[in-house]
Amino acid sequence: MAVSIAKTFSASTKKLSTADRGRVLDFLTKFMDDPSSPGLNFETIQGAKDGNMKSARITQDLRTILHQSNGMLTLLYAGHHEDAYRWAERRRMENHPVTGTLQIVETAQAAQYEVTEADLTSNSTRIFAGYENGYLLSLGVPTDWLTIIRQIQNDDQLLAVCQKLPEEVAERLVTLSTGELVTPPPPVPASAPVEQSPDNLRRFWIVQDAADLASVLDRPIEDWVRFLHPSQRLLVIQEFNGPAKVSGAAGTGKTVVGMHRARRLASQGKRVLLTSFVTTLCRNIERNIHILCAGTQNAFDGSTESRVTVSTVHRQALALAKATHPKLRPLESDKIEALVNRHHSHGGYLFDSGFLVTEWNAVVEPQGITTWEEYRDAVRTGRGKPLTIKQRKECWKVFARIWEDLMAAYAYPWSAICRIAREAVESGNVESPFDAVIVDEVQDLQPQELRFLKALSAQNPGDFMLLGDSGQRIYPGGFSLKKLGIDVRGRSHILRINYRTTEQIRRFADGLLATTSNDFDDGAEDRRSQSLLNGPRPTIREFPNEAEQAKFVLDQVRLLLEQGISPREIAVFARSSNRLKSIRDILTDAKLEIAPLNDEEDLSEVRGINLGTMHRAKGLEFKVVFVIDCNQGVVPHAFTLSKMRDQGDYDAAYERERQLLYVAITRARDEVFVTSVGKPSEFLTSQPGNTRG
Ligand SMILES: Nc1ncnc2c1ncn2[C@@H]1O[C@H](COP(=O)(O)OP(=O)(O)OP(=O)(O)O)[C@@H](O)[C@H]1O
Repeated sequence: MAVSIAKTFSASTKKLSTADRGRVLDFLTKFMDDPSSPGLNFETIQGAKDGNMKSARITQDLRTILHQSNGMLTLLYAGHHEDAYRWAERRRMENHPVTGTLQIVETAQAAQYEVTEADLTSNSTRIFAGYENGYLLSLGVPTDWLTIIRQIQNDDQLLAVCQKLPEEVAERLVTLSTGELVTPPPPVPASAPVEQSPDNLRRFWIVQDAADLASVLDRPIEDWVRFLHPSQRLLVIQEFNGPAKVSGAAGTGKTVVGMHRARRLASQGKRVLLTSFVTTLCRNIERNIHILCAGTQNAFDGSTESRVTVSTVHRQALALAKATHPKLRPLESDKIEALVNRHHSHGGYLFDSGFLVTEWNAVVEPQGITTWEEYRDAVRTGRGKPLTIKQRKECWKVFARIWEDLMAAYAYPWSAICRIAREAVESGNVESPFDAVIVDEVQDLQPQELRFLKALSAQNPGDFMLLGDSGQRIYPGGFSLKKLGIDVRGRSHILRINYRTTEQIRRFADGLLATTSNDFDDGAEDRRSQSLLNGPRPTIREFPNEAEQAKFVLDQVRLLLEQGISPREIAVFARSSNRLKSIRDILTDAKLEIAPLNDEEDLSEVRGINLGTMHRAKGLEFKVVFVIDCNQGVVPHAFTLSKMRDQGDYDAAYERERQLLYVAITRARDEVFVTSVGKPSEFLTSQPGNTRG
């Protein structure tokens, strides 16, 4: 008999204690040995609406709920006796009469309270009143939910009802509610194998054999490992005939797509580089790749995992550049200011040294410019003040001397290292160690870094994938893929479902940004997304002084710990590390363990409450996040902005500050607290995006 595990089962086991989870897993092992063993004792559930719903006894108190039909056994739920029976009584598993997909449906009656009597009699507009029942059914709405859905009047009701509906139906209704027309999915015959429908594959995981199940027993099943949204799955399996781009707001599963695609390509025997700018993110990805690839083999020589290299762009570039320039070493980033000051007297007298430092950092360094001709012709997009040729010549007098110093010391900026590495690969002096390159957080890369990565994947342009969100750009720079010769036309995809944060946090965070963002090609794209997760609204608090803010954080942390939330699931972020001092002190005095976020730390080893700057937040996630000191003068950071010498630089830096706050807030899965001492940040008081998103 075929066996499948439903996503609801994996969710239910996460709520059990470790000991009970162990008992469930023991049961599963026996079950897998012989699913039809009479010793397992399946019982019909009295009062269940679905006659095929059965329970199996694990211990005196623990039960598993299964569904048995058409030669298939599906594990649906595991829990304590009462919970398990109540869960089963309210649900049925059936093929939808129109779409044919296999749905686990909560009976509409059980959730009727979501739309109250007062709502039913109110005169305000009902979101789905204008749609025919036939159309709603073709979207997969379960028949007994039609009446309730037609009554929904606002987003909060919709979100509450969506918690009860099959995911694909919830997503279609939410999209429909924004005014977009949703095309019904092609129906699948009820007799078709379960895996034939993409909607089934996000709910059910077909266990192939005992070994397959053993891999689940060894470690907890993370949903992202097994259940992909169809749009994610497509990006994982699709064969592209050139570079592909995947964008999407925070938490829409871009990194998950990158990891699954890396595994797939590696299992075909390809050598894959999965890369990003940020060291902490690479460490996280490396750990997750280990989980994802466990036990899987590639087509050639053993483990899939061994074919995936997770590493920062700079690390790879340095290794390859050293092959042709063995003495080369990276230049410390703070050295340029001193070099500009040293050579300022030789030219550039038309400008102050601050302007020249910014010109180097925004134009010369990112574009990898090393000659006068390149600087003369350089595009200076985003710089406010246009320069004449004469003015450029003056600047170049300083830059040329800086280059002489750097070359003499073999100290190269990262852009130059990337350029040398690329030239080594392009000239054939060094062979690319990779067949496929997948780039996460692409928004923070510079042109030379991207050109290097493109060269690495030049043999297989279809295996070059870029994932990112320009709304999360927090480092200076910017690029146009087209101008770098990376043509993603016809291969650009936007992910829309947020899997990380609750809808309440998503709305609040998206309110900080505009609803469109740069598409990495000098155009704009719609970055709206939607979460189907429900939770408390973000807490925004203003305090008269730091001590009261710190006391508030301590009180909240204590409450969270009492609720059983692990300290490592909590993070406190501030604009700069000195702003964290009061929190560090108060938590330490209260004998709570803290863990500073830094590049060296392996987050899986962390036991304490995470403390870090907003920049460190990038790519991470926590159950609860505090963003403190979100005051005027701090966010946006007045000191950083004061260093900007022209309007273009100032505007870009201002937007990065806004995006930094967005990044910090969107690290929260369930709850976020944003606090300020004195007047709150202007980003909190004036939100350009609409809250609906
Ligand atoms: N198909 C899925 N099913 C369940 N969970 C998912 C799925 N896809 C992603 N997630 C979860 O959603 C969260 C966000 O995913 P991910 O980190 O890939 O998003 P992202 O778009 O890269 O986010 P960011 O841009 O903020 O870094 C993670 O906890 C991930 O495990």
